[in-house]
Amino acid sequence: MRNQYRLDQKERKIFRVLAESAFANPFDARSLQLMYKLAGDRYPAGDILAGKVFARVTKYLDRVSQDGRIKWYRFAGEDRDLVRIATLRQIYHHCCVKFDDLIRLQVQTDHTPCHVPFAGDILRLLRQSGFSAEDSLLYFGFYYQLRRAWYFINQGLIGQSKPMEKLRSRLWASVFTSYPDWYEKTLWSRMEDFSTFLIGETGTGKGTAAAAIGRSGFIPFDENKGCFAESFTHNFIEINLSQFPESLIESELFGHKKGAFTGAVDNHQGVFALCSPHGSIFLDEIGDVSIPVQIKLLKVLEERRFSPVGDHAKLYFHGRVVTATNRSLEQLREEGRFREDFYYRLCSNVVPVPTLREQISSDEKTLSALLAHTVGKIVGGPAPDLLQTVLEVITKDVGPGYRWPGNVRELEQAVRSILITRHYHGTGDGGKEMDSLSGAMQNESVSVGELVSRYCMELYKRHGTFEKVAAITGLDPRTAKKHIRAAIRDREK
Ligand SMILES: Nc1ncnc2c1ncn2[C@@H]1O[C@H](COP(=O)(O)OP(=O)(O)OP(=O)(O)O)[C@@H](O)[C@H]1O
Repeated sequence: MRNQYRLDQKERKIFRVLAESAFANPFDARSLQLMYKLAGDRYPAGDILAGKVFARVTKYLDRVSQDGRIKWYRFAGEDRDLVRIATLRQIYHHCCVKFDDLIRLQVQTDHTPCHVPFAGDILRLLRQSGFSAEDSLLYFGFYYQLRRAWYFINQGLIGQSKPMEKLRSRLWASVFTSYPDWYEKTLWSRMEDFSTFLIGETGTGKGTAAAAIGRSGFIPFDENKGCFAESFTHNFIEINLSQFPESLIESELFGHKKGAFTGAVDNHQGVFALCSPHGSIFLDEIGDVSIPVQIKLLKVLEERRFSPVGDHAKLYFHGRVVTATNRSLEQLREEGRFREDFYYRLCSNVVPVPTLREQISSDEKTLSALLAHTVGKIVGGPAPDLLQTVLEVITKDVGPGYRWPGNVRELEQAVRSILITRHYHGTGDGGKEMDSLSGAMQNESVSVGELVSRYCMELYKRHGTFEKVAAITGLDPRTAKKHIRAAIRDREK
């Protein structure tokens, strides 16, 4: 059998574009340029563009493979890899829609991995195209991973502003690296060593971004069971470190053994033990943890081993770590509250999450897109009339220059407020309110009750949850809620 087929110069040029496009980060401008080049048309978008590219890929591939008779491995040198990538891309196109349906079904199902009815057909196609049984399974896993990453990064985060596109591009690179050829060769199985550090104001979507990374990890396909090894709904665990008192935090992270301390009436599994082998842990508010906890976390990140409190057993952690903070890292480091070694272990991929005002100032459609999403989420489906009303109230009550200090979370509360009161007057100027509080203290004109209520209210406006206010003030969440209610009553008087 002749094994030295070659592409001619013109074909090689096209197949190089194809290979570059197959590996390009879909959120970078270059990716769209390559798609236009392949489609031979600058105007179509979305599915039409993808369809045109598929048609051209099929045409080129049919030509060079003589309608599938000459497989990729019979080409020589660089051409072999180029035809291989084109073959993989063509098969990928066959299963995109099927994977999208599977993802939607899995989101609605419990944590049991869904049966994949089309797996047999696609695996057969891969094997018939010359891929080994092992590689076919691997590529099938990549296809699913690519669709999940697209689904969670593109659809999970609303808004088309430049800062948001940049964030999506960074999230994609956090999942697949910026060297997809290396990802395909080896890195796909070594991503547990790559952590991501999300920084940004409260309510900007750091948790949503972390979930997109966590749910897009590689999950192998189990051919015997006909499903993927685990459900992506199950492989992302988040823990807000500011919610736990120092005495409980280690137990929440690493677990504890029965009798390890007063109140440890049973064995308890911490998040590191709960995280599945292909999963991720999201450590939110990492800037709030104490130095001793930082030391322990650093040890897990470096050695991957940990022991539950009161136990000598050494457990192994396989997953990935995503961290986030809304505090200024520089300030925490300057104040010695964030260890340098801990920082350097986390700093390889620091991803800034843009504020809502940055997004709105770069793209005026972002506000209405996010409002449409939020209104739809609250009322259970698209509601264009209601959206129009909400937009009018926001324009009238807070105006286009409003700073949205609570970001997207505040926007969601604004919609709820408008649905109830027909108004939204913003959260006021937090800085001024704090100044006025300290002025009232200077003048000795404020009672302790009022002081606590106004302070809690201000924190609530910034952070949006009673738990967060409780964590900052050291109050019990119910007490924090009581103070916030008192502040609202006082304001309405
Ligand atoms: N770009 C976005 N598209 C859609 N929803 C978003 C977006 N950004 C944030 N949200 C929504 O805003 C709310 C707050 O987001 P999230 O909890 O991820 O913010 P955060 O930055 O982690 O906040 P914090 O620092 O207070 O923990 C969530 O309901 C989330 O779904």
